[in-house]
Amino acid sequence: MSNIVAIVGRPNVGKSTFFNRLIQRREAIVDAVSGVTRDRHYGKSDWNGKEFSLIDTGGYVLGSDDVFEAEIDKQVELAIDEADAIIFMVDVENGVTGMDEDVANLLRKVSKPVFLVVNKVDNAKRSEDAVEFYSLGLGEYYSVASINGSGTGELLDALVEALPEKEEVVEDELPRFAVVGRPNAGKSSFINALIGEDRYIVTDIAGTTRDSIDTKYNRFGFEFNLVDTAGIRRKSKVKEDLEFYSVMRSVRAIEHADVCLLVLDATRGFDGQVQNIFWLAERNRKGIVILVNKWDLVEKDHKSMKEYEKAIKQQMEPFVDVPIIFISALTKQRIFKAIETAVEVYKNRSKKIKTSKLNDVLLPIIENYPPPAYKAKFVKIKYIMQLPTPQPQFAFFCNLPQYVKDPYKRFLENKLREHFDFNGVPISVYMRKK
Ligand SMILES: Nc1nc2c(ncn2[C@@H]2O[C@H](COP(=O)(O)OP(=O)(O)OP(=O)(O)O)[C@@H](O)[C@H]2O)c(=O)[nH]1
Ligand SMILES: Nc1nc2c(ncn2[C@@H]2O[C@H](COP(=O)(O)OP(=O)(O)OP(=O)(O)O)[C@@H](O)[C@H]2O)c(=O)[nH]1
Repeated sequence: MSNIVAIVGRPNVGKSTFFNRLIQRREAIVDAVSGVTRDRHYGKSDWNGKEFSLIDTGGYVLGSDDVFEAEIDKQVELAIDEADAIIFMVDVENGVTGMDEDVANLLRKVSKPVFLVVNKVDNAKRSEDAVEFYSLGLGEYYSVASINGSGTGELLDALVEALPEKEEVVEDELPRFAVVGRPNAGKSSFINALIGEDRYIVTDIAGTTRDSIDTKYNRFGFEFNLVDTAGIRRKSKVKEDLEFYSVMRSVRAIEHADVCLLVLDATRGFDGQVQNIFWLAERNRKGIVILVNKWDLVEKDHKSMKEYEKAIKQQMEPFVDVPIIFISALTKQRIFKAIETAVEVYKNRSKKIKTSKLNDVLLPIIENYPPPAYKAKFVKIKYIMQLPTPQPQFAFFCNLPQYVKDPYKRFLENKLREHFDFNGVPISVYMRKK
């Protein structure tokens, strides 16, 4: 489980430029298989061997041209509550603005590490201008130019140094299931239905789930830990259905889980916010089960389920090999099935396939349908191995790994899925030099 670093600041100071610089290299690797980049405001980065999650809060402010101060204040307050460290970005081109001062006022009281970062310091003159940011009362600042990366090394040294050590949580061997989804999707109702006691307060007001992480359950003959979307000390001020908020709380739970039970409200569908959480889980290489909740509210005939499923899968491309279960937390319909499926996905995710078996199955397929020649060179895949990682990763050893492009990797992934059950599990395919 890694630390969460939030970038806050008013629009146009260069938050996304900075964000992209930090996650670029890594994302390129992570997304090599799926070939897609999704949520551009959440990513992982590492520095000096320390990994952290980076969130560009600006990306979650709507209509960022004329952002309302109140909106930014809310983002900052949430960042203060949820992040482990905060990067407060300002812009030397514009100098200190009123909005900067407001944000600084909020941040001065914070006990978590706060880094004041003056961006767009591209030349010596600007370097001198930057001193005016001392007036924000946040002490020392870091001068950077996100556009070319200058100054970021020094900042990152200090940042990772200040991040709290996350001791790896004691892993009993039990599967960890996280129940995630938008506010009001029915997460608490689902958990209540599951455990059959009112440990959780369920109300109509969004965001009322109480704190709880890793609670052990033994239900339906399975033992598992439920990871709830914890860290929620919701302030009464922040009542709105903020996407940033649900992303924040999802990040924690997802990183802490093996399998994510993504609960969505059938009457609202697989909308943008649900998709962001979905890709969050996929990018973290977690197992996923989609629970279409409140199915009792949907008028249906014999094809409804199939049609609904098809509509969701269109949004999940190319990662469509994911179970979708239609449930009602209210009537308890199929809630057992939901847990049973999560257990299956957990097993799929921890599955190890013997090298001999992999090669017996895949080499003949590759023989029949080899990677396309590239620059008149032929790629020869010699053998395949599953790597000893917690989630499925496969190395294909060959003479010219750099010549194998994404479409062919996707083909290999599909063949893996066809022959070995990886339902609900993101898998990684790497080409390696033999
Ligand atoms: N000169 C200079 N310009 C920069 C630098 N970093 C970013 N910019 C420019 O500043 C502008 C705003 O950058 P963004 O990264 O979009 O800013 P943002 O804070 O993410 O803005 P929102 O998405 O509106 O919140 C762009 O035109 C960038 O090219 C820098 O180091 N130097
Ligand atoms: N009809 C129907 N209503 C449901 C179902 N599941 C939940 N609800 C209702 O939906 C509302 C929200 O449910 P919660 O369980 O509080 O949702 P949540 O996802 O935990 O919400 P947050 O705490 O905001 O994250 C409540 O009024 C529930 O009674 C269902 O299966 N059918």
